[in-house]
Amino acid sequence: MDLEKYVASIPGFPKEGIIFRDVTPMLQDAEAFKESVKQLAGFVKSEDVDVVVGPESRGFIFGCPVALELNAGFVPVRKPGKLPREVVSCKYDLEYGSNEIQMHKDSIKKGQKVFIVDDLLATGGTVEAAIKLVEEMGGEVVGLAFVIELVDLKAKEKLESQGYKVYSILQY
Ligand SMILES: O=P(O)(O)OC[C@H]1O[C@H](OP(=O)(O)OP(=O)(O)O)[C@H](O)[C@@H]1O
Ligand SMILES: Nc1ncnc2[nH]cnc12
Repeated sequence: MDLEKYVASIPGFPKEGIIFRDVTPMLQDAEAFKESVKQLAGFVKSEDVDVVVGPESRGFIFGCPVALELNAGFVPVRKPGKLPREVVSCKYDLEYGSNEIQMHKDSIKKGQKVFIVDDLLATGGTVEAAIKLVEEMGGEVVGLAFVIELVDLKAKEKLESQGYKVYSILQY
C-alpha cells in the first residue's frame, strides 16, 4: 500500500517557506491508518517495549494504537500546564523561539523500555526533549519511529550519532 498517497502537502502553511505535511488523509482512510500503525509497530519487537511515549498532539494519534498493537502502555508528552500531578520538564529551541514539554514524574519506571512515536521528525527538537525526560526518569529508549521524516533537516543522522535507532515510513 502506497501510504504517500495519504499525505497532503501544503506549501506556505503555517508560514512562508514551510511545506506542511498533513497526515489527516491517512487517518480518514481505515486501511491506510491501520497500515501506518502496523508499519510503525513493526519497527520493533513487542517484547522489547514496555511503554510507548507520544508527544502532543499528533504523537497521541499514532502512539496509542501502536501501544495497543505492541501490548505496551502509553505515556503522553504534553505541552506545559496540562498535566495535573508532579512533572518533569524540558525546554528546547525551535528555529524561532523556544518550546517546552512535560511528562508526569512517575510515568516511566527505572529500566522500562520506551519506544517513542510521533507523526513527523523535523529538526528533532521535540523528540530530543522527550528522550531527555525519559532518560532522566531511568527509562531506556529502544527506538524512535515517525510516519514522516524531513530528511533535509538531518535530525536522523544527529540522533543516530547519539546511538538511537530512528525509523520512518516516508521520507521527504
Ligand atoms: O522535529 P521537530 O522540529 O521538533 O518537529 C516535529 C514536531 O512538530 C509537530 O508537532 P507540533 O509541535 O507542531 O504540535 P501538534 O502535534 O500539536 O501540531 C510534529 O507533530 C512533531 O511533534
Ligand atoms: N513541515 C511540517 N509539516 C507538518 N508538521 C511539521 N512539524 C514540523 N515541521 C512540520
